[in-house]
Amino acid sequence: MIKARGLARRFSARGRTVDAVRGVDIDVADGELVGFLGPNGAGKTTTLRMLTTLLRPTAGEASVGGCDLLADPVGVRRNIGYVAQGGGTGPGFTVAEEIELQGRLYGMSVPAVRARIAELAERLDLAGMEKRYAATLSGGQRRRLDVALGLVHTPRLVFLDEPTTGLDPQSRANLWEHIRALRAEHGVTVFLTTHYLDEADSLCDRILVIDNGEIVAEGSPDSLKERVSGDAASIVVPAGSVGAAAEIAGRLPGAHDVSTVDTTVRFRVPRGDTAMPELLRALDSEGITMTAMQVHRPTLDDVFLTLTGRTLRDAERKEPADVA
Ligand SMILES: Nc1ncnc2c1ncn2[C@@H]1O[C@H](COP(=O)(O)OP(=O)(O)OP(=O)(O)O)[C@@H](O)[C@H]1O
Repeated sequence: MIKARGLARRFSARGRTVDAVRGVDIDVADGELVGFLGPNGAGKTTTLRMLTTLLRPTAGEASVGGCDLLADPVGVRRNIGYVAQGGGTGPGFTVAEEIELQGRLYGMSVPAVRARIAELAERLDLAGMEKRYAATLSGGQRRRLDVALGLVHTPRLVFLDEPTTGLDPQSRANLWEHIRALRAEHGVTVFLTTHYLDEADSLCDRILVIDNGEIVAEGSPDSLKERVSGDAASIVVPAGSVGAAAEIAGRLPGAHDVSTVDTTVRFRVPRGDTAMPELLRALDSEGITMTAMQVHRPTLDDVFLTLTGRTLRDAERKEPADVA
C-alpha cells in the first residue's frame, strides 16, 4: 500500500538548511495499522505531507495506494484520506455541511455524499450532531469529524497526523476504538503519527521510530521491546540464599544484568513469562523459597532511550522557525 525509498526533504532559505527527513524507506502492507513514532521535530509530519502529495520530496521515490507519488499525484490523492493535525474546513459550517463540502471536493454527487454523511455519522458516533455547528463540538467530537472528513470518499488508505493530540484520556480511548474498527470492519490501511508511546503500543501492528529525520527502529511493539533489553525481573529470597539464587537466575536462557540488593535479585531475560516458572522450579530443587517476584515488560520509552540515548521527552526540542 505504501512503498517509499530514500524519501528525503530538505528545507532551505536565508542561507540555512534543515534536513527534516533524511532518506527514509517505508513499507506498509494492505490492511496494516502502522504507527510513525517520534519526538517533536523528528520529521513525522514532513514525511506524511510528502506521502500525501502536499510536499515535494527533494530526493527519493514512493508508490502510495498503487500510484507513483511523483508521476501520478492525482491518483495518489484519489486513493488516500488525510487527516491533518489541525483539521477542519472553517467556522460557520455544520457537521453535515463540512462532510458534504469535503465530498463535493472529491467530485461526489449530492445523493452519494448525503448517504455517506449518514454512514459516517453512524460509524464515528456523530449521529444526531449533523446539524450542530462544528465549532461547538468537543475536542473528541471534532477529531472524529476530522476522521470522517478524511474518509468521505471511501479511501483504502488513511493518514492520520497525531489523531489524539490534545484529547482527554477518555476521548483518546474512544478514538482508538474507532481507528481499530476502521481496520477490522472495513479493511482500511492506517498510517498514523504519534508521539504517545502508549498510543503506538496499544493501536499499532507495527511501529516505525523516527528520530532526527531517520528511521532508527522498526517492528511490532512487542518485538521492539524484546529487542532492546528483555523483561526486567526481580525476586526476593531469604538472606542466606541471595548468592545461590543470583547464580541460578544467571543460568536462565538469555539472562543478563544480574545484580543483588539486600535480599532482592534483579536480572533481565528475553521473556519473563516463560523464565519465571523455570526459575521457580530451579530454586525449588535447591530448597530456596522465593517470597516475592515481579516482572516488568520494557516500555517503548525504554526502546527509544536505548536506541537514541534520550527519552522521548528529552528529545523534544525547540522548533526552528519556518523557512519554506
Ligand atoms: N516549512 C518548513 N521550513 C523549515 N523547516 C521546517 C519546515 N517544516 C518542518 N521543518 C523542520 O523540519 C523538522 C521536522 O519537522 P516535522 O514537522 O516534520 O516534525 P514532526 O516529527 O512532525 O514534529 P511534531 O511532532 O512537532 O509535529 C523540524 O526541525 C522542523 O522545524
